[in-house]
Amino acid sequence: KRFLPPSLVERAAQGELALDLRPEPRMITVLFSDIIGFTQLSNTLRSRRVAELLNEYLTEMTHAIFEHGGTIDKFMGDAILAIFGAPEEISPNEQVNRAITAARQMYRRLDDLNEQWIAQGLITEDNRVQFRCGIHQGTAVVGMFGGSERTDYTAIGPSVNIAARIQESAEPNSILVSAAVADYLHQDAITKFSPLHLKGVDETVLTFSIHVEHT
Ligand SMILES: C[C@]12CC[C@@H]3c4cc(O)c(O)cc4CC[C@H]3[C@@H]1CC[C@@H]2O
Ligand SMILES: [Ca+2]
Ligand SMILES: [Mg+2]
Ligand SMILES: [Mg+2]
Repeated sequence: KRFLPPSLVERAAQGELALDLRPEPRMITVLFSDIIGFTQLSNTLRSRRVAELLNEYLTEMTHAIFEHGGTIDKFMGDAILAIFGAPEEISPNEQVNRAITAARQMYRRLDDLNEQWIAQGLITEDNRVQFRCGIHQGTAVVGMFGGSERTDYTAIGPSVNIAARIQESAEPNSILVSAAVADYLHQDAITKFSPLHLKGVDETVLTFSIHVEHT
């Protein structure tokens, strides 16, 4: 169960809680992050070095998500789909707090990676790897899907697409959230962003940008 935070796996092993991974409708908070320009960066490096860079990045991002109790559904190249609120039951408010804190931590860790990669001469100061993150809260069917030969823990539903599409609309190095998420945040932590007409989403989505401290 490598998609679960080790802390949760430990608690289940201790019998502290039972993990029910059967698919069921859940209220979850979906975090979708992606790198801008990873493909361009890949074209400047030998393929082995690209793999090393991607692994360094995904390792750091995994730490940040697991530290805050997130479940990692999948990596899609440099894109990451994480879920807060399943399989562990977490209140919607706490899901948002954990997702935002994880996103901030991901951003800080990428800052450190950029410094490291600049020092190694892999990238220059003016072509740092940039981050975008979309966060949405909504219902989805979450659990183990597949059959006896192969299963995958994932979330099925429009909420996943909405989070990914919000990410696509985010400014570089920013965290963009839907109104459903912003409702749990202090007004001074967010700035209204433009209403979005997202591909595959009928209604207009109101979005808010999270203030991120820049280095
Ligand atoms: C989550 C998703 C796969 C990643 C797709 C994506 C990837 C990416 O790198 C982006 O920048 C944007 C998107 C938007 C649609 C996403 C798809 C909707 C259902 C499917 O499971
Ligand atoms: Ca998965
Ligand atoms: Mg993308
Ligand atoms: Mg990408």
